[in-house]
Amino acid sequence: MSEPLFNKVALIGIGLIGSSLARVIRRENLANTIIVNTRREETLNRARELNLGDDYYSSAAEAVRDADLVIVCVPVGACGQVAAEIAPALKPGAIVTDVGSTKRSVIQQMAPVLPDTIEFVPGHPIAGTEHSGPDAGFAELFRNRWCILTPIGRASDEAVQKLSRFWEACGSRVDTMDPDHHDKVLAIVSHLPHIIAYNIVGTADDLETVTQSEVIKYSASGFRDFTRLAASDPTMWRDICLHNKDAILEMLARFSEDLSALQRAIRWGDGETLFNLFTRTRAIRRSIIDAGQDVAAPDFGRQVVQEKSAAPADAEG
Ligand SMILES: NC(=O)C1=CN([C@@H]2O[C@H](COP(=O)(O)OP(=O)(O)OC[C@H]3O[C@@H](n4cnc5c(N)ncnc54)[C@H](O)[C@@H]3O)[C@@H](O)[C@H]2O)C=CC1
Ligand SMILES: O=C(O)C(=O)Cc1ccc(O)cc1
Repeated sequence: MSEPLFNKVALIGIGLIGSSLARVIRRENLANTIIVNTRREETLNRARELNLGDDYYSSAAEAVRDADLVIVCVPVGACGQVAAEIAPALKPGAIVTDVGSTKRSVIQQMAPVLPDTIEFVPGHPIAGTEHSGPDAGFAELFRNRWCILTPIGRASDEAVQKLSRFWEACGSRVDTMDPDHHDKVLAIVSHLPHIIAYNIVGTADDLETVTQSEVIKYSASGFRDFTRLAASDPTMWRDICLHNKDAILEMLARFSEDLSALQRAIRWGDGETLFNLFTRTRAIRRSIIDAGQDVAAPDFGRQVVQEKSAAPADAEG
């Protein structure tokens, strides 16, 4: 077996993403030692029960001591506080990265606090589910998914390359991107769909004519897909909304305009406009499937991964 990429990896936050990383790091032998940190004793104990790491600390500063790679896996609103806590304890030359769903705000919170000796490379795995906490993670989460790195010119090329190799070893494809561009792209492909889901499920819940039981009873199709997204972690999504405010508001404005046009087409019986739009959007769905990107639903994703890993070409040895 080849040498691990890192000697000591510290995971700050051990929810869905942190615990998925712990599992894949262990499975792929990417580090000699995995350090787990989270604030709450209860979560730390659960991580211990699940045997996610080698050592466990409730202090983030203690957790990062001597670590070569520190991965911050907390809600984006907590990244600045974590950076301030770990800054004095970091080993010079260590790579510090994060997994936050927004990038400009995480950079603004973390970069000024981290010492110049630190290789700071912000990141975002485009892989997740509506579940949270240490029990929710699984080692295959990142397989065949993109991980976007948004280096800001203060890390060496070697550090960026090493982190890319790490994500590739977790099963991901890696892209680098400007942080503001990242925030705009993610606003439309991830943040808006979640906001729309929260809104439609909230509207259905508020409708006096649709009783709770009818919402549940008849939620077999489209509405059900929205309820999955709308079950996502409230703290995480509150933070995303507050920390990618400008890009989300810009996309929401575009969305509202387009929705008004759709509303007008329905009101005036403009079937041609409706048909043309629905034809265009159907082609997008098909191109996503053709590109092999249709693994968003977690259980379906796991099933695909299992089927694939049973195939000889994907065997891990
Ligand atoms: N859930 C998802 O589908 C995805 C999430 N992300 C990003 O990954 C990060 C983590 O998300 P999840 O693992 O899903 O969340 P989670 O809720 O499952 O876990 C969050 C972890 O952070 C800890 N934590 C919370 N507040 C903290 C604070 N103030 N200080 C220190 N620790 C704190 C919690 O105890 C927990 O261990 C977030 O920034 C999120 O935007 C990125 C890709 C996908
Ligand atoms: O569960 C889903 O469908 C997701 O879209 C998961 C997700 C949530 C947040 C991210 O930043 C990336 C992926």
